[in-house]
Amino acid sequence: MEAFKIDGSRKLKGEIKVQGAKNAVLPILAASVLNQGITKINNCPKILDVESMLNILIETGCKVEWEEDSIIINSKDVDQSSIPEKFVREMRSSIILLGSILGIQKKIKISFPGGCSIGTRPIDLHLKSLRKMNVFIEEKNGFIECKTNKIIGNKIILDYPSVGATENIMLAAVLSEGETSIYNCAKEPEIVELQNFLNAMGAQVKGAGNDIIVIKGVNALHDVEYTIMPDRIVAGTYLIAAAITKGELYLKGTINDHFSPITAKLLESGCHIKEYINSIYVKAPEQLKSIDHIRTLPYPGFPTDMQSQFMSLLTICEGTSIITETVFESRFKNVSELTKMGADIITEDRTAIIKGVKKLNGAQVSAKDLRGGAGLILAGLAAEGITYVKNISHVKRGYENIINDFHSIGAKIEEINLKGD
Ligand SMILES: CC(=O)N[C@H]1[C@@H](OP(=O)(O)OP(=O)(O)OC[C@H]2O[C@@H](n3ccc(=O)[nH]c3=O)[C@H](O)[C@@H]2O)O[C@H](CO)[C@@H](O)[C@@H]1O
Ligand SMILES: C=C(OP(=O)(O)O)C(=O)O
Repeated sequence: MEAFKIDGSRKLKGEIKVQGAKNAVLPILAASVLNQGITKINNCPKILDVESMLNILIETGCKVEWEEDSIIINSKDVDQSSIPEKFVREMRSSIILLGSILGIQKKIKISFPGGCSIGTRPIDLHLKSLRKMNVFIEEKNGFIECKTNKIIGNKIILDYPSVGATENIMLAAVLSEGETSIYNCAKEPEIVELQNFLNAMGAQVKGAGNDIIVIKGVNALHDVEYTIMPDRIVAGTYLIAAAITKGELYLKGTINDHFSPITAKLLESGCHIKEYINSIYVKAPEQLKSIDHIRTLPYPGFPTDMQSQFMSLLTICEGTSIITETVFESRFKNVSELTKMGADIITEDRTAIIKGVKKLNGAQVSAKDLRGGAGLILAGLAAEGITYVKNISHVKRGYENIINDFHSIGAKIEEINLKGD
């Protein structure tokens, strides 16, 4: 089994450039079918989820080509509307194809993405919204079949500001008849990025980043070239790598406003932070302080995708910290693993109480999901002795170069084949 071996307890120091954002590029790749032409996407991270999305695009009839860190997609010949189940199982966010494939093919057959380790992740809000846009949907035998003679714009009020539902509605509305307004939409930077991308190929979308998004349907879109923004969650993960090892790090190519809840919590823990335009510097104190309460929320609240990484950090902060996970109901899977490393954590429903310990010890632990895996790597970097993190394919879904990046700032980390598992 592939695993990361980490020889921990080394102060990390240096600089890293942040990769392109996974959660921005995935909906943009899905959207690339809408122009039925050429899309060039720059700063595209080479991660497993991108690979899976490209495999799906190829199945639908796209031609796809890498040119260094750019990806060129030719969607002139897209003619398939049935998405193979194995790809949908590989990557939950393949559900974002609902809106874009419907937009050009007027139909799609796709399997339910299935529950995953962070929660059940239903898609009721996606389906309810598309039904309001004149899409007929049948759910049978684990598959969703959608059909429409034309997508018609409507007023949609989301019960919860779901990122994926907001994206699917935007994608379905771009080539629709009339106007769609999404109330209580998600406000994440990735939604703004999707709006910018769609407008760059001729769409008429406004309001992203605020409470209401309005999309005016257009007849056709054109070729486009677009550069993906930096990944705010990778940036946050790397800042914690510096903090947890009592090191210092200069991160380049960041948009600091995108992760201000993260810097706010690092400041609370006693880190010294200096923000520049498109870069940020963090230096950790010798003893980190506990953080009163982290409560995950939709943007601009504290991101759930940073919860596991902070949990690792809090295990060695002096005092007691509390985390409440409000977004996903099952995102505390790291607790048992961190406990193996000497952490003192108890959970009650959606709240974790973390009592800081003097140090973590290396152990054999297992990643249960993407950010959980990142959290365990961080714990391994801080721990005394050797940590083996198993199931690292989760981590490769979202981190392009985590081994080389941590290596370059002084970590002793390598990928190995762990025998006996
Ligand atoms: C590829 C991508 O961008 N993934 C991100 C996206 O996931 P994703 O788009 O799946 O997250 P959502 O915002 O949709 O989900 C948030 C909450 O709403 C619930 N829900 C969602 C849709 C629905 O129809 N019904 C429903 O009940 C979910 O179960 C969850 O509890 O936003 C999450 C929340 O910031 C992030 O953690 C993920 O990294
Ligand atoms: C939960 C995540 O991603 P996904 O929605 O692709 O599972 C994540 O990026 O942390």
